[in-house]
Amino acid sequence: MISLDARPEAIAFTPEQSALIVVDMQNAYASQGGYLDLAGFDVSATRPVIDNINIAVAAARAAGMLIVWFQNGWDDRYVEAGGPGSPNFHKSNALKTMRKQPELQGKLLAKGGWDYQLVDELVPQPGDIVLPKPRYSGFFNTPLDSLLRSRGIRHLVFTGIATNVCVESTLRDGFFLEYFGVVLADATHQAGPEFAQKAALFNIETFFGWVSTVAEFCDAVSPPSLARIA
Ligand SMILES: NC(=O)N/C=C\C(=O)O
Repeated sequence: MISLDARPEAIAFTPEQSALIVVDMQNAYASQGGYLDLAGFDVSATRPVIDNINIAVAAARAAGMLIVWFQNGWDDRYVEAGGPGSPNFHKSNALKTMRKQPELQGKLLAKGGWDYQLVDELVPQPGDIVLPKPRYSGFFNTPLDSLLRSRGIRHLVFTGIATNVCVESTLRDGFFLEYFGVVLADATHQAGPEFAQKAALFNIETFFGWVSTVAEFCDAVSPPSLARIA
């Protein structure tokens, strides 16, 4: 068991029974010219998030944690996105942007395209799990719960974009499924104004989980004494 400094209090976990979840670090969410950018959201501050995720992934991997990479999106005909009978059809800003700008049809969040790809700086390794997901929550219409349960995983450490949408949705669903969720705040970024980040982190630390940082996570999983031995 190791102890991670976090808000509202430290949380203990066993690395082998924990997963680092990297949420939707695709060009859509982290790159200029990707979906969020085209839909009018500010993605200019995502570079440090990418760097911090790489640091957290390396530390988690060295500690023996499972790494799970989410990829949000649908087939290029958007059948998986749902039609007018689905709230997703009405609320997805990607689908709305493509309806406003038909020349983007088949490009935003479409499997096989640049927008859907993980950013070049983040590269899954053999043994990691890359999990396509069709809705904000990684638990919905995916095998995530059984992948985690079959490995005895109880703690989920979250990074990625967007804090207030897919990170928070998945952490909340995990809470209801009895997973302990921790967000590394400086390895996340919101979709929308800065208050959305603050509100999501407030909700998480107050009601659904814990909030920590990449430095605190690295200290916890690779304490200086162990790092020196290595
Ligand atoms: N990955 C996310 O948090 N996505 C947020 C919005 C969207 O996918 O439309």
